[in-house]
Amino acid sequence: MSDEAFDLIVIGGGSGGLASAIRAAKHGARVVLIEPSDLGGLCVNHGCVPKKAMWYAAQMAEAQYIAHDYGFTDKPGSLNWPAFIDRRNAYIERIHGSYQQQLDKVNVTLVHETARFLEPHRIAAGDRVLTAPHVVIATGSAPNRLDKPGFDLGVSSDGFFDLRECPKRTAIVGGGYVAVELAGVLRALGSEVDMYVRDRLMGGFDEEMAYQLGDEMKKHGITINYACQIEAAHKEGDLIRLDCDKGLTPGPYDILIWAVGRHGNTASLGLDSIGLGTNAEGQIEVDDYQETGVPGVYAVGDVTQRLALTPVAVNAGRKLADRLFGKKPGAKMDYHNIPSVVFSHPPLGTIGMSEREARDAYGDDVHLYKQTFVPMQLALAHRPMFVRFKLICVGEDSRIVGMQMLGPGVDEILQGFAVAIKMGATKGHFDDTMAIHPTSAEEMVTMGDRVPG
Ligand SMILES: Cc1cc2nc3c(=O)[nH]c(=O)nc-3n(C[C@H](O)[C@H](O)[C@H](O)COP(=O)(O)OP(=O)(O)OC[C@H]3O[C@@H](n4cnc5c(N)ncnc54)[C@H](O)[C@@H]3O)c2cc1C
Ligand SMILES: NC(=O)c1ccc[n+]([C@@H]2O[C@H](COP(=O)([O-])OP(=O)(O)OC[C@H]3O[C@@H](n4cnc5c(N)ncnc54)[C@H](O)[C@@H]3O)[C@@H](O)[C@H]2O)c1
Repeated sequence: MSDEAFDLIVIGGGSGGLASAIRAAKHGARVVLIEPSDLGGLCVNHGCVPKKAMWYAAQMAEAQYIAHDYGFTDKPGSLNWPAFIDRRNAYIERIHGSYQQQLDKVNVTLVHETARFLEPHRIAAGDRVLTAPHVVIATGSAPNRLDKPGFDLGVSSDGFFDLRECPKRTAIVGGGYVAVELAGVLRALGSEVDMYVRDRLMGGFDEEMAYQLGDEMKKHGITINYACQIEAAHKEGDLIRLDCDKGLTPGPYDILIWAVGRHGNTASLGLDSIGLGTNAEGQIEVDDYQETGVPGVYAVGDVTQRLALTPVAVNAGRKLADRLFGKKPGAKMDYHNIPSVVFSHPPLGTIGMSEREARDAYGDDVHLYKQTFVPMQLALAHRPMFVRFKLICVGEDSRIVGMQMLGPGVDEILQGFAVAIKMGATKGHFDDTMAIHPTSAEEMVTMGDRVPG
């Protein structure tokens, strides 16, 4: 069969690949997208979307208890898990349909195969051979495996999303985004949750906020075992028992979830054949313009060494398409001040630097503002869950270099403040902004004096 020529080949139909393909096609490029599985990749199928659906369900479960405290007479009930999973999956099906329509609208050719490099600009996809002067690798990431006896008795987050009922007892290994988010959801929906954390929760995040998140999670009934390494897992009837490095054998558990990070998904690509290497995490190293070491071959999203977040993959993909086909030769993703929310219970939001990063960069020039309060909605219910805000500022004019927030509602509050911080906001700008009363967010613009020290 003869080679088929395009202007752009995109490998992977997840967040980054779809964004690159659709934007390039809108600029008039002839684009082929290669994706063997469902459109939408990790975010839509096994990441943000099903996770957020489960998080909403967990919020509903908690809201029932709050409503009860307010005087609503219905007793809190439990989730009809299989019915909700069907509803969640139907929603995801609709997203697949919407992506297919978007591709059709701009005439992107979709090939349902696994791609493999033959040459830098010549790709095999099933029995087809595709060529293009530009190739974008957007193959995402895969969950890490640990070399531990009984590892396969556990599941990754993918396995969590396949559950058809709420497990009675859950063990989660890891202390990052996935571990913390799944722990909160499972606990709120009725599982007993034990976490096994090698060092601390949310490494890389502001240490004080991460510590306070741990406190709130414990209040929620989650057991967090710090400095604890799981060495092995064993079958005990239908259940799972663990061996940990402290000589303990915790369990038995209905489910064991490994949430120990992810690595670049490059194994199937045949990168050797084009002389493109990866780092120790299997990720392709790119420069600010998403260029790999091979001319005309680019990479975006989780397969690179950059932040593994959906909006990052999307923005990098669009900027690259604008640069290659949209007459914007300088277009590139700005990797500074990227906001992020951990959908924990309660959620944790961050933008800019942690206190440690700021002190390392600016030394004694750093000063802090903090606020801690019980939000009115929960005060009325006698449920003392705190909201905590922390502003990290530098210099005479108190330029804000970091904003950290923990508590109910911060997942929605952070986005607007992220705009201000991206624009270079100072504490003075916050002080000059009228509060919206009564809200939790108003506490961000009514913070008092600097924290001493
Ligand atoms: C549980 C979980 C929850 C998350 N929640 C959030 C969140 O709330 N917010 C957020 O911003 N981020 C979240 N993330 C991260 C987010 O999902 C990723 O950053 C994002 O999906 C990365 O997009 P991508 O395009 O780089 O890769 P992916 O979406 O993983 O897409 C890669 C695609 O490439 C395909 N592929 C692989 N190999 C080949 C090949 N050889 N040929 C052709 N195709 C191939 C795969 O089938 C896949 O569809 C979450 C991640 C997880 C695990
Ligand atoms: N809300 C969101 O935006 C969201 C949600 C989920 C995931 N994500 C993205 O996906 C990425 C992957 O998430 P993740 O939670 O899989 O990774 P992560 O890097 O956030 O956390 C990995 C955790 O595993 C621990 N770990 C690593 N090796 C270990 C070992 N051998 N034994 C014990 N613990 C070990 C680490 O200490 C860390 O706590 C995140 O970094 C994030 O970028 C984002």
